Amino acid sequence: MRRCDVVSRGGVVRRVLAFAYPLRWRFVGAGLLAAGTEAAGLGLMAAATWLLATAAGQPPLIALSIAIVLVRALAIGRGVLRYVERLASHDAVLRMVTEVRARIFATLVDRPPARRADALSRMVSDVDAVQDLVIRVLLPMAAAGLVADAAVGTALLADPAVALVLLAGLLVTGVALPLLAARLARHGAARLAPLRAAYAADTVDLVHGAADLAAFGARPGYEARGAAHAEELARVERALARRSFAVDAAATALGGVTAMAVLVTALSRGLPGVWIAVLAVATLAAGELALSLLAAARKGAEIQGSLHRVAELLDEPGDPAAGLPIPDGSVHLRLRGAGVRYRHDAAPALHDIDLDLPPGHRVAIVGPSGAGKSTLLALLTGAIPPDTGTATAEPPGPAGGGGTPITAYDRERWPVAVTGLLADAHLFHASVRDNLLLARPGATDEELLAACRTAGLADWVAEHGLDVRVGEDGAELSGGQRQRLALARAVLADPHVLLLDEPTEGLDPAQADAVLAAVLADRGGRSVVLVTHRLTGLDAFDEVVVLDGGRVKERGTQGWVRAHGG
Ligand SMILES: Nc1ncnc2c1ncn2[C@@H]1O[C@H](COP(=O)(O)OP(=O)(O)OP(=O)(O)O)[C@@H](O)[C@H]1O
Repeated sequence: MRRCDVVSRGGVVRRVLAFAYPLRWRFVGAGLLAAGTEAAGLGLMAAATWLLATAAGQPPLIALSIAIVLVRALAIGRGVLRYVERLASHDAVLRMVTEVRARIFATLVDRPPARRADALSRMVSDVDAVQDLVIRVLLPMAAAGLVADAAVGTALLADPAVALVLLAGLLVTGVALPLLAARLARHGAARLAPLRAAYAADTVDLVHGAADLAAFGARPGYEARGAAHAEELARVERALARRSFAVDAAATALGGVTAMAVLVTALSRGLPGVWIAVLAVATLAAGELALSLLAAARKGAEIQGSLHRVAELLDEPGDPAAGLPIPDGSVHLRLRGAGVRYRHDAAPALHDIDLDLPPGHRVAIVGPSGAGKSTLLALLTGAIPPDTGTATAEPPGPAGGGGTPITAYDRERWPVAVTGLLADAHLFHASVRDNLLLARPGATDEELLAACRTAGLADWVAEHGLDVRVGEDGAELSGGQRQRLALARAVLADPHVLLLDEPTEGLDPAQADAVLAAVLADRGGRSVVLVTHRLTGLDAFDEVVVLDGGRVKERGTQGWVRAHGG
């Protein structure tokens, strides 16, 4: 299991780093600059120590002058190198992340809307992990590795035994402790994630539900729950911070122990005094460098989850083609044994649904809340492909072969064939005109007003005009006006098959009957699929399908409606 984890972690990093390949020379340059910066720091310590140790012995002036110039050059050079390295590495990584974002965005656009929201909301923060992977994990590791190699190599020139001691110390502080830090960070992230999620949910409920909590006097209880979660979160964070400070302290102490061991070994090997001092101080500096690996290891563990999600999105197949052209005039829709399951651990939202919708057919879908009515419409819009069975569309005529899946058609143009007023229709923070033109960009004012008339919004528009703004999601309209405007937009779209999900919700029964009658009259002989809770006004429908628990419980014709009190 653990082995699998490691393999898949490596796979994830490789998948993400595929985007770095075209920029590899920029990354190599940034890595060398980072290593140069660290090497300059180490060299500065070594040169300054040499200077201090030899100055008292009055060495030749030329040697002192060279050492002084070297110290100055390394001190200034380290700052300049750091600056250029930051520019180079950020430039390369931002180019890479731009490519990753573009690819993920394209994947999300191709996803069915119902399965897109969660991925979209995480896209921004998760993709930042790609940036961290390069800047805060891989580059520091590469730089530390190069400099540690150089330090051990230099020590080897002085004495193999000293080099061995230095290598052993660096392996503990630069490899073993970072692995331990990463393990603790992974464990910490697993403990913190659910606590943070609970705390975030509390905060969202308190902010978005403030009015309802106040109305029902439930605010103190919610605040107490939020405070309890915050306290638990802080307690766990404190415990984890204590452990990570202990690892930092151990790394610092081990850096000192390594320097001491180098000193003792160098003394016992009879190296010249100056070199002993230089090696000991350089070992201390190398130990500090190893500390940066602890931070890199922790960051690497922290971003694992995000990288997995990014890699998952990158692995989704892209849209291979634009899709088939939409049939002219009308379409014949068919569901055969169609089933939808949103989550593998939940019951299917729809199960084994058959529906035949030849041109001109009118079907009403009724059923209790959660029966699967909106999901059925989502199959017809192509927003969701069926998990079992088929959802097909063809030009009118006998069914040919297995039929063409709805999702095979040009998605951008599919609303010409099938669209309508869907659940939770959004109104844009724009004018009535702009909201309507979304459905048919070239529509004239007469056509806009006709659609408003059909939806029962004509009087309001006559009073306020088409250019009045509706506010965020129609906040400046009443519930009924919002519903009518969304309905007018659906009517204006005038697709081959009009879908109406609870189109008269929020209207009183008399108004609801009148609006539905007007919409059906406007449709003439073209298809309508209506989702409704009410059995009244269904005389004009060819078929009524009763859904319950995702299955067809009953189905009938107009006579069925009358027999059931419609
Ligand atoms: N995006 C989703 N993710 C997970 N489950 C979902 C999602 N959308 C719907 N469901 C589940 O699928 C089932 C059918 O939902 P659907 O919205 O189709 O019912 P409905 O009949 O339209 O209900 P209502 O009349 O309340 O709008 C429900 O159990 C619901 O919880």
